[in-house]
This record gives sequence, C-alpha cells and structure tokens, in this order.
Amino acid sequence: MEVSNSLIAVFVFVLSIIVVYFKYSYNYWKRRGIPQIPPSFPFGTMTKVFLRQQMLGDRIKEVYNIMKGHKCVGVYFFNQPVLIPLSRELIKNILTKDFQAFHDRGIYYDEENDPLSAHLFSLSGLKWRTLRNKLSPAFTSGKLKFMLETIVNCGIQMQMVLIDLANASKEVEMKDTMARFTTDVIGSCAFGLECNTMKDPNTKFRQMGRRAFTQTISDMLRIILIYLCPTFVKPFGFGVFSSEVTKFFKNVVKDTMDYREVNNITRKDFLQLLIQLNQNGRLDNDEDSNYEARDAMGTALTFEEAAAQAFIFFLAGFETTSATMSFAMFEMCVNLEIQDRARKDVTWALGKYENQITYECLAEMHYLDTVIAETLRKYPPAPVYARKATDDYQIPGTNMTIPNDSPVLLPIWGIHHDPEFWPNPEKFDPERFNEGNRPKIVDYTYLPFGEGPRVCIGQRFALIQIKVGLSLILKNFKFALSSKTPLPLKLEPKGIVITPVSGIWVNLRRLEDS
Ligand code: HEM
Repeated sequence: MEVSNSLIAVFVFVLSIIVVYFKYSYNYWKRRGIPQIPPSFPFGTMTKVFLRQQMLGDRIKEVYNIMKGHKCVGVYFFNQPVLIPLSRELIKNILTKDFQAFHDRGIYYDEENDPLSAHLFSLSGLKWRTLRNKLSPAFTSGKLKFMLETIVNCGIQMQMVLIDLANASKEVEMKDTMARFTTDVIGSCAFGLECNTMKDPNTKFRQMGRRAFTQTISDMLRIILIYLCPTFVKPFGFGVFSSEVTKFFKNVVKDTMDYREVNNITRKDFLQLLIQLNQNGRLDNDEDSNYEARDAMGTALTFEEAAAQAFIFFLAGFETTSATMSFAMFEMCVNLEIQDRARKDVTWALGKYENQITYECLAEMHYLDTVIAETLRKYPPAPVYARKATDDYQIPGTNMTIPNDSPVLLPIWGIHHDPEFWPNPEKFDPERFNEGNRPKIVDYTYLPFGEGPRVCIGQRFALIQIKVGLSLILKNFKFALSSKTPLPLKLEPKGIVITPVSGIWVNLRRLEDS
C-alpha cells in the first residue's frame, strides 16, 4: 500500500513539474510581443490534430482566419512554439526576399543512421544548396521532354485498364486509380522499374507507397519523439519512415543500379541522371547549360545520396499529383460544362498534333491548364509547409523578432481560401486563371508549389504528368459522380497530403458509346 502511495506521489510530482514547465512554455510568444492562440495542456494549440480528428492544414486555416490582420501568430505543438506568418509581405520575405534567414525546413534527418532521410526536401544549409544545384538540371524542359515517352506509356496502360472497367460498367475509385498511375510514372522515372501497378493494384511498390503515407499509432509516436527530442533519438537510429519502407526503396535503387551497370543499360529516366551524378558528379551532355551548378559540381553523389533523392522524388511526386488529378476529376464531374470544355480543348490540341501527346501538344491545352491551376488552388496537396528561422529575424516595421531556430508554418490552405484574394473561394472556377485574369492574381496568394529558392523542384514534371493523365481520360471517357461518393467530400484528418476520406467514385462511359 505504502509503495503504491509513494508511486502515486512521485507521479503527481513529476506531472506537476511537467504542467508548470508547459505553462511557462505557453507564454513563449507572449513574452516576445507576438500574438498567440491560447494553448491548452498537453497538446498546445493542436489538440484535435494530435487526436487525429482534424487535418493539420485545416487547423492552421482556422488559425489564419481567426488572426488575419496580424503580421503573424504564435501557436504551440505540445509545448513547442511554432510561428505562422499571416501577412503577404512577411510570407514573401520568408520565402524569397529574406530567404537567407529561412533557408531550412527544420525537418529531421539523420545521414548516418537513416541515410534515406537525407534528401533534398529535408537537407539544410550548404548541403541543401549544393544538392539543389546538382539536381536542378534533371528537371529542365530538355530532360522532361526526354521522359515524356515514359510518362505517356504509363498513361496508355491506365487508359487500357479504364477501358476494361468502363466496358464492364464498373464504378471506378479515382483516388486509388490515379495513385496507381502516378506510382507507375514515378516508379518508372525515379526507380527505372515497370511497376505495373495499373494492372496489379497490390504490387509491392504500391503497398510501400501506401504504407509511406499511412501513419500507424507507432509511426505517430515515433514522429512525436523525433519532433520533441531529436538529439535524444538519434543514437537509436529512429527513422522518419518505417524501416520496412526505407529498406525496400534502398534495395530497389541498389538492384536497379547494379543491373544497369552489369548489363550496360541506359534508360530515359531520373535514375539514369542520378547514376550519372553518382559516377561523375555531373550530368552528361547537359544541353540546358544555364544552370548555376557549375561551381557545385566535382563531388559525386554517393549511392546513399542518390537513393535518398529517388526516394523523395517518389514520395513528393506520386501522392501530390494523384490527389490533384482525382480532385480535378471530382470537380469536372460536379461541373459538367467544365468537363465538356476541357474535353474540347484536349481533342482540339490532339487533333493539331495527329493524336500524339507531345510536349508542344500539351502546351496548347490552355483550358486544361486553368482547370489544373484551380484544382491546385482549391485543394493544394501541401496545405502547409515548413521553414525554420536560421537567424534572429526582426519583422520589418515592427518590434517583433522571430528567434533563431523557430519553426515556421506557411498557411497555404488558409490563403487559397481567403475571400479577400479569391472571391467565393469554395466555388470551382477555372476562369480565375484565364489569360485575362492570371496577371491580376495578387502576389503570394497562390502558392501550391511554394516560392523562392526552395520552390518545388518537380513542378514542371508534376504538371506534365497530370496533363498526360487527364488528357487521356478526357479524350476517351465521359465521367459522372457515382452515388458511392459521399457529398460533401470529407477530407482525411490523418492525411499528410489532402485526400478524400471515402475516395472519389465515378462512372466512366467510353466516348464511342456516348
Ligand atoms: C501537384 C504536385 C506537387 C505539388 C503540389 C508539390 C508541392 C511542393 C511544395 C509546396 C514544396 C515545398 C515548396 C517550398 O517550401 O517553397 C515542394 C517541394 C519539393 N517537391 Fe514538390 N510538389 C508536387 C510534385 C512533385 C514532384 C512530381 C516531385 C519530384 C519528381 C517533387 C519533388 C519535390 C522536392 C524534391 C521538393 C523539395 C525541394 C527543396 O527543398 O529544394 N514534387 N513540393
């Protein structure tokens, strides 16, 4: 009895210390004269997010709406202070003008124990800059043209599978179908593999892709530990992703690189470019020579570094693009006149280029561009993204200073739905991006791919992939929402990228039959 009383006393004592410490931490922003949202113990300002009841992007949008008018606001993840910039000038300064004070994301990586975590998205400082310079030439229009054939081949596989489903009058779940298409594209372009996920939805590649984007309770606990005490977890070799996922991707890169070397095979894909960087530290025959990488060359990428980049191209590439394609399909189901107009645009461009999806043909699908742009506004796949202050930063025109090391989260979902910049923001209206309206878009209010030196490196590749997929669907099918799609769409609270909870189900009708 006495032992248990002592244990309870120790527990109460430790808990009281934690509560007092958290309460003190909860004045962090107030002490610095920065407005804050009142936090509560123990989750700070993010209770529903940590209880997996609300998407992070949605919570940050609420904060944006409550505090709009201020330059910035402080929030807390547990007791960790995080800054949300609200004014356009401050957002611009962080992303571009004063980039030197915010060049890192503050994302955990551990080159030694978890080399796959040391990729372009997470790296910091000079390492990031050097790698960015080395990789940028892999995304020039010349290199993308070189990969188009691979993307179109994956699109044709998708088209064939959809034709079979339409012939069998089966309802199709678009989110998963698009994820299988983009898995095939990125699997092929980043890992040099024909994944065949379109034909077999349960390939190991697709399973690992799904696993990477599903957080189990133990993943969540590991991530929280990494977030709260990164120095403590390092010696334990905790990875951001489960070891099953990282082992799989590392082996795929190793096996494919070895196979190509032994059999002297080259292919038109990112992996080939990574192999060149691994062997020579630069790309062969670089016809797009306007890149600033010349100084950064010389040192080759190690195998681990090359594998980490293939891994991030896959992670950053497949879910974001498939989400965009499926939301575009959803909106074109709900707005049939937009679907018809997009189809006319696509068939006109294809007609002009003898039904061949070339780079030039895609560039002429102007209306489809506006549909994709509006999809990325209404459903930005990355509803928030991170930066870290790399110096003390005094906010111009104020007495407020963002302390060195502060995590910063950009409230993209909030900005994209702000009626001041986007009247009637819930309306899906591609006209916002037509030739006449595009120049009127207020700077720093449309940021689906980020901005400044850390802007998405895969932006052009993503847009090509999305256009290839959507143009093949529009050309071949009419589509309508099935009653299996619950309306209004509910978004997954546990998701990293915005995804609909129960998928998007459509009925496809082959155009010859309509
Ligand atoms: C619709 C599709 C996509 C969206 C909406 C998207 C969005 C973003 C955003 C918001 C960022 C952060 C930008 C910033 O912090 O300023 C980012 C970074 C990045 N994205 Fe994408 N992305 C997409 C597709 C892709 C694809 C297809 C790839 C690769 C093939 C890719 C690779 C990357 C990488 C490597 C970074 C890190 C860049 C750096 O830190 O230097 N993304 N992306």
